[in-house]
Amino acid sequence: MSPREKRSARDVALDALMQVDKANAWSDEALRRLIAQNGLDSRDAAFATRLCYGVMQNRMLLDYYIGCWCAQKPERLEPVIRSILRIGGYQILFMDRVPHRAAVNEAVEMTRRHGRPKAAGMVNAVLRRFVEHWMDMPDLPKGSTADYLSLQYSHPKWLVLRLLDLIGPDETQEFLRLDNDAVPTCIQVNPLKTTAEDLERELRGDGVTVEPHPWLEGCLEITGTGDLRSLPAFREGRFLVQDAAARLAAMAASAAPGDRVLDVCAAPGGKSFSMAMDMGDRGQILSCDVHPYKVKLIESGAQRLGLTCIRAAAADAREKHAAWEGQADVVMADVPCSGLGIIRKKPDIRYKNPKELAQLPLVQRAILENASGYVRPGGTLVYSTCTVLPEENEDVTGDFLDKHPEFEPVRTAFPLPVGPCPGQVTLWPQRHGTDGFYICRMRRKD
Ligand SMILES: C[S@@+](CC[C@H](N)C(=O)[O-])C[C@H]1O[C@@H](n2cnc3c(N)ncnc32)[C@H](O)[C@@H]1O
Repeated sequence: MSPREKRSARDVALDALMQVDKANAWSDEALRRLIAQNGLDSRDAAFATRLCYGVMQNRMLLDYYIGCWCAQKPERLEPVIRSILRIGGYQILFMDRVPHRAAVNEAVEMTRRHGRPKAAGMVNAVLRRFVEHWMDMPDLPKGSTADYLSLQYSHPKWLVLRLLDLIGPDETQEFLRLDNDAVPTCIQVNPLKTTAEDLERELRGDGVTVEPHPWLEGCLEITGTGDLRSLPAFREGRFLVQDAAARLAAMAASAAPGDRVLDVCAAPGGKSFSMAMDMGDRGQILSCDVHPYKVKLIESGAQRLGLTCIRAAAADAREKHAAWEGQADVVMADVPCSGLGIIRKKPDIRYKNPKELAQLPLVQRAILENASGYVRPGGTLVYSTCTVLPEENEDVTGDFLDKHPEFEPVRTAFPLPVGPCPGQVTLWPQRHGTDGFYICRMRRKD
């Protein structure tokens, strides 16, 4: 296919999936780039996104069915053919509104357009089996609970085993199911520019489906936005995209007007922005990130939201800055983590190599250790992650508190259904309707 030819939504989904397969790209970033490059309208962009995310969310299950009807094992198929089969199979099994005939024919055409005319017959034959059997797909192999859940919800077995160990079979199944479900986008109203009522009215007027967040004041849940960044309310900074869990982490910091705040792992800036709003944009927030290119993200976000109390800088949170010692009223350490709590937003995270994740606690411990030195006596230290694994969460803060008697956990009264927590809390999608998240609030004794 010539690079100048305009791509359809299915072609864009295929290109994005190929970039994930071949170049280890993140599907959301690849999609965003390709949708813009190909000028897809909002309907086609939504279709391409659904196809790409849907395949990522159901990849293991789709491959199992492809393997039932294809002479070659899916992992031995040419990547482009495998992705075309996955896209076709996903539409047949999961998308009510796509006629089966269209799913098959488009897949066959795509195979030809990608210069693989000889494979077109095989693609046609395999997808026709999907169509014949879509109401009674082959049974999944008999195996352990972990084997079954892993295949049914397309999560690697190591992760399913960890979840089973942490929360038992019923909650694990619900957690996995929710990872593959559509989630409304949670937004925080920017009180410096509007009110929840006015923003709700404005968004409705722009065709967005909007509801107040069921339990978090100052937040709304929106769906049907298309590209959210094209909304005037977004462009003019009247809201911030922020999951309820992330908002709670910012609330735990209890930043007040006039405070000096240090956010040591700040990009793209969500928690800094949320704290700045709590401070009425009065005081100072220094928002740092190790990657210099991410500093611009913080700056442009603050500018969009009209927040002037934020200054962004590149800094490694493991390295000591003598000038900051004991200076901050609040230190936020929202550390890099495995991200297993946000698979429902970034489906590819489930396929990360667990060996790479094993290194994270070392970094997290080093950041917490160093960042704690910046808290003034009586000041607040918040440690948070978007994961649910104890080795990145309570094991890190527990060891830190054992080693640092000058810090103590602080009880926090979060709104229900989270409720009061004795210093730390793990949030779960199946319990709280939030991302999976961990928050620990500590105080440096006077
Ligand atoms: C979980 S994200 C932070 C999200 C951010 N707090 C927000 O609310 O938008 C973790 C961030 O830590 C940064 N990071 C990773 N290692 C770091 C280090 N050694 N020092 C500072 N930042 C680091 C990553 O670049 C990433 O942007």
